Amino acid sequence: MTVEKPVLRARLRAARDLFASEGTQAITAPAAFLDRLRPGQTVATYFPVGSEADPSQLAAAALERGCALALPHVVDRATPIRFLAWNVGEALVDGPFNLRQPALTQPEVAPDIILTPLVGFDPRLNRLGQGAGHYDRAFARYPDAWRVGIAWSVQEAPAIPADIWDVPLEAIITEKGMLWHANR
Ligand SMILES: Nc1nc2c(c(=O)[nH]1)N(C=O)[C@@H](CNc1ccc(C(=O)N[C@@H](CCC(=O)O)C(=O)O)cc1)CN2
Ligand SMILES: Nc1ncnc2c1ncn2[C@@H]1O[C@H](COP(=O)(O)OP(=O)(O)OP(=O)(O)O)[C@@H](O)[C@H]1O
Repeated sequence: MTVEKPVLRARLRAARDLFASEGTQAITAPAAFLDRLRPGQTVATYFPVGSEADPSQLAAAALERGCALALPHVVDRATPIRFLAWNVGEALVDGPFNLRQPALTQPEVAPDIILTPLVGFDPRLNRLGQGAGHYDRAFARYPDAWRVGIAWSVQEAPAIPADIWDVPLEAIITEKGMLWHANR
């Protein structure tokens, strides 16, 4: 039986909140992730909100290997997100949904790798997000970017229903390691 996205979203947010309340775990950079990083690439990361998994060690590894970082800039649910360049230490401003984001004075950049916050995922690398279509639209705009989902392992569901606009992930990194299909 397929469970609908809104039901799954509520269930997986609750699982994530419980997991995060039980103690601190860290997402560390798997070797297969490090192998993909090249100097000069742009890696879109994010600042976690609430109990979301924290990608900061992945972003730090990218910086060490000569990559540049970008962060999503959010206007509202209806407006597509844009990735803006961000250097460590540069001031962030308050955005919607409790987000901290670069000021609009930062240049827009095209990401080579998109670290994507997940509400949920399944073993086939289908993804469930916040439901605003922000990352769906970003994946459609940057079809060649490497799509890496970041989550806690408890956010796995047996099957996430895929709509026609859903673009599957290419890798998922949790505190337990990296799940991926090594075909690109
Ligand atoms: N840290 C982080 N940054 C991100 C996202 C995200 O999910 N997490 N986004 C992903 O698209 C984009 C922002 N879009 C968002 C769209 C909707 C909601 C939202 O509805 N939030 C809920 C609570 C979320 C929860 O508990 O998981 C809310 O405010 O009620 C959040 C972000 C880009 N930046
Ligand atoms: N390429 C696109 N262009 C315009 N709208 C899109 C596109 N992809 C998705 N959408 C819209 O965005 C919404 C996405 O809803 P969905 O529940 O699939 O989001 P999600 O899986 O939680 O992912 P996201 O993290 O992207 O919000 C839908 O209303 C859909 O019509």
